[in-house]
Amino acid sequence: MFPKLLMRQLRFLRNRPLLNLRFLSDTSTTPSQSCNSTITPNKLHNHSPSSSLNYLELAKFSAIADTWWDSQGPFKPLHAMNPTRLAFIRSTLCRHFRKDPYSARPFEGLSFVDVGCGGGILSELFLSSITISPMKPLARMGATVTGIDAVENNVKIARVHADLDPETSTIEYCCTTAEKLLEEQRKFDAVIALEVIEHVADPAEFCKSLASLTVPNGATVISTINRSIRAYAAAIVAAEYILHWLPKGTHQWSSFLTPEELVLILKRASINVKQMAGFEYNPLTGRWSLSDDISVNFIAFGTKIPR
Ligand SMILES: C[S@@+](CC[C@H](N)C(=O)[O-])C[C@H]1O[C@@H](n2cnc3c(N)ncnc32)[C@H](O)[C@@H]1O
Ligand SMILES: [Mg+2]
Repeated sequence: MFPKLLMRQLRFLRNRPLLNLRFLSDTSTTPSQSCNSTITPNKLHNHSPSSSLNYLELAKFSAIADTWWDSQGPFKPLHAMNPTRLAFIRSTLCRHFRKDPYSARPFEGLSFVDVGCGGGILSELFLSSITISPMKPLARMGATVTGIDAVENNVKIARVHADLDPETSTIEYCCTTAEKLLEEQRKFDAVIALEVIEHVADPAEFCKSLASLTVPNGATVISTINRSIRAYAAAIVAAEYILHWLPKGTHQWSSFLTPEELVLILKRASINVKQMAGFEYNPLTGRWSLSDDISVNFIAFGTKIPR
């Protein structure tokens, strides 16, 4: 199985430039997608010029959209990572925006956009209750949250789920892209794109869009998977082919970025990466925790350089 799998990945690698930093031009001319307009599956096959859209990747997410809130389904790893990635976001953003991390609503007055929000499993956490300790009262984080995703089915699922609770029903969900939001001249205090960059057509262009959506001195948070041998073994061979956590073919090793590459393309997009952390899985507890080891899954926090 492994040699066949390796050959498939290598074939893909041969056909795709690892990271084309020279392709920075955005030829997007299509009208902007408002919250009411959608990028439908049919349109997924018409290559409307929008730099971040990788239509094959979007089709994969569209096919499993109704499983977003099944914590044992294909998005199990994201559900399991949620508390840990939220802890990183909460601590870095509280420090950056000088907010009290112990306050009930630390992000009151701030606007967040969750780019590639999927079914909203992270967006909802910015608004819904967070357990500070298992026995303690729960607090809303207070940010104004916009969740965007290029797959209409994801946004529909996110909307329906958020409407189940008045606390989360205030989230603005739109089927759109970062580039389209830019055309509407939207800006946010914090721009968050978790586990999305490895699924976009042009990572450097995507980072430019994220940076442009961020207010000067605002924050950008990105998580992804390192293009390392360890990541190949853990995130593809183990997660897809042995443990069946993710559908086979979810990830292409060649689409991963190393932390150095991510820092570089963010820097070119005017985002200074200030902090990075790795995610470590404990097979005994089934839990994820933050770690210094960024060789597989990692998350980066940066700030927009004011011009
Ligand atoms: C692995 S999921 C991550 C979902 C969510 N960020 C999370 O971590 O829970 C990647 C999501 O990005 C979306 N996506 C991929 N390319 C996109 C793009 N160019 N613009 C907006 N969304 C995109 C996919 O539809 C999918 O929902
Ligand atoms: Mg991914």
